[in-house]
Amino acid sequence: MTTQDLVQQIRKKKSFLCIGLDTDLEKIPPHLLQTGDPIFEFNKAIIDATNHLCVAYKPNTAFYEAYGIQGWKSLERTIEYLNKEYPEQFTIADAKRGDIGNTSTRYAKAFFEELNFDSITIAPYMGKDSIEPFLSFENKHTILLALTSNTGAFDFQTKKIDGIELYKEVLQISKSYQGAQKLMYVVGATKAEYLTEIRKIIPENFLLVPGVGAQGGSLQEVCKFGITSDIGLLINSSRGIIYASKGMDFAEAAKKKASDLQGQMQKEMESRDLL
Ligand SMILES: O=C(O)c1cc(=O)[nH]c(=O)n1[C@@H]1O[C@H](COP(=O)(O)O)[C@@H](O)[C@H]1O
Repeated sequence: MTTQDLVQQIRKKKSFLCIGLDTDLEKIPPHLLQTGDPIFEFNKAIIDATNHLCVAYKPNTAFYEAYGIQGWKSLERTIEYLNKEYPEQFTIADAKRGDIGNTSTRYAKAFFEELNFDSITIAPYMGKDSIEPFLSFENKHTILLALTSNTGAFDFQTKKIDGIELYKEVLQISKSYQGAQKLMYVVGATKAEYLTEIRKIIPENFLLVPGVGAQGGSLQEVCKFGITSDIGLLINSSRGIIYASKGMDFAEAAKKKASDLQGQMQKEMESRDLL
């Protein structure tokens, strides 16, 4: 999917919501455990109930890898289902990969070609030759961790080297990489006050913003400092949406939570004349 297609979907749906499919067998409604593939059945029900309210889905691969081959099969079925039934959705493999060049190429093939995700999250610290292999794939996007939502972000990312914070170096240096127009960046919603500085370095790039809901970040603050004329934001919520209920009504409850966030997003766009 191209960035233009994504922007078009955002305007059409009046939403820049990304729903995180962090599917945990211990948290899904117990009645699903009797089905042959509970993870997929859960995801399918959530996707069917919420797709008109969001523009992206982000399965975090840890939740699938934790269940071995069966978990990986559920991930495969989920992305196949999304690509077949809802091809307008932007898909994010939240895998946080990145390695020496030839290994990164294999990761890129696995997620972009074999699974056919639109994008993948990447840890930037092995540098240019670990990231450029991902950028060589047409119409695929690479989402670099810049300033993450967790408290550990302050251990390294905000430390200064020669007077400049490391996360700013990640943003600045990655702009020179071959294929940099396909870069997006992760900035945690809990770090909204940093967005003014971040937008000075990358005024246009899309940001994946996790951390609203369960982690306490504010959608309004993120918009205040981070929204662009083409929106430029994908705001993720995982637990806050998908685990809204543990009962038979779980998909309906997820829809309500997603609808609430979509409504807030529409307000933010309308108040800035962005629709
Ligand atoms: O790359 C991510 O998506 C990510 C980066 C970050 O800084 N913080 C963060 O929470 N995430 C992911 O975003 C999701 C957040 O989930 P909730 O807190 O349940 O909404 C999880 O899948 C995290 O792994």
